[in-house]
Amino acid sequence: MSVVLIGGNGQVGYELRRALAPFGLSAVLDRSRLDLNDPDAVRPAIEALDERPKVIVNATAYTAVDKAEDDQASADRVNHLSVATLAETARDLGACLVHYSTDYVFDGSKDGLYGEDDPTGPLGVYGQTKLAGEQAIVRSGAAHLIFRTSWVYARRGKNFAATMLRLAADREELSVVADQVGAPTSAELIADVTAIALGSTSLDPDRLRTISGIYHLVAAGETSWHGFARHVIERASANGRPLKASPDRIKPIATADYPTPAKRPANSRLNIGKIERTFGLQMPRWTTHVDRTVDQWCEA
Ligand SMILES: NC(=O)C1=CN([C@@H]2O[C@H](COP(=O)(O)OP(=O)(O)OC[C@H]3O[C@@H](n4cnc5c(N)ncnc54)[C@H](OP(=O)(O)O)[C@@H]3O)[C@@H](O)[C@H]2O)C=CC1
Ligand SMILES: Cc1cn([C@H]2C[C@H](O)[C@@H](COP(=O)(O)OP(=O)(O)O[C@H]3O[C@@H](C)C(=O)[C@@H](O)[C@H]3O)O2)c(=O)[nH]c1=O
Repeated sequence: MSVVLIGGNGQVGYELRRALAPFGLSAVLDRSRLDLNDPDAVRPAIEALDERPKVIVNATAYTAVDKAEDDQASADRVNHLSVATLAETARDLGACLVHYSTDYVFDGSKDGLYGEDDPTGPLGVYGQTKLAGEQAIVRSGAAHLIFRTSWVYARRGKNFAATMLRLAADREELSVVADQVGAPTSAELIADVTAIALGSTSLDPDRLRTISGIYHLVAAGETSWHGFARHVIERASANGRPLKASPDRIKPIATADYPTPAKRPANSRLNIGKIERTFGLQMPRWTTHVDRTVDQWCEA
């Protein structure tokens, strides 16, 4: 068996090192071994591996949503052009490509939950380049699992929850948008579900091809960025963390009152029916892993 991980130091990548270990993770290619800013470097790096991979898991991405607005070429190389080459390489080797995408492929104008087949319409460069990456994978003909997730946080790494805790330690009041709704999802959950999906196939190429497709992989339930921030602060306060901002000093504001270079979808709610049915899962509520992560931060 040979499973290769590209990007082992991001939020999801770090958790995948753990979750994929039982598959005999044979190599982890970090930026020092493969820089996705250079799409031409992708095929040689994969072909140079000691073992021919059965599964290639790509946990890299250009994730700086606002910065991407002024850095389109780089975001496109990492999120699209290199992913296209990776997918073609996977196809030629008969490997399955596991990849992650985002709620930001949608424009957020739908009333209900977004299904996998709903029309996309990214509002910014990050979402556009991620969508182009998805489309290139599907077009390549490689067996693939594309997991669209949202609002990712982890014990380790840069994320909204960690930012809220840092800000609440410094300021008495925080203002957070309350009219963008979605599901905070932990990198731990994403990595565990990835392992369950792969394990369900015993890494058999035919079975990997049978389950190929796009899946929405998010925690159950929904909240706003404001609800997320408030929950993190409440939990940390309950744990005795000294914070200047108490939960009732987290002010709900409108998107218009927090201008950012990139537009974000108002509705990021993704339907998880397909992933639950296919792999026999019941996703935990978003608060479950948030509580766990905040508790770990407070114990540290
Ligand atoms: N973060 C979020 O809120 C969400 C993320 N996603 C998707 O989930 C996946 C994982 O995201 P997450 O773990 O949060 O991302 P992180 O920002 O935590 O990590 C990104 C990873 O990509 C690597 N990377 C970035 N640029 C390059 C490059 N040019 N060459 C090689 N490696 C590079 C980074 O390497 P290095 O450590 O060297 O910088 C890092 O390992 C991505 O596909 C993302 O689009 C989807 C929805 C929400
Ligand atoms: C820091 C801060 C942000 N906000 C708002 C801005 C924005 O609308 C929202 C989230 O802010 P951030 O910039 O931290 O999050 P953002 O980088 O937009 O997060 C996104 O990252 C990419 C990678 C994804 O794929 C998405 O699923 C999503 O997780 O909160 C406030 O209202 N107050 C604040 O103090």
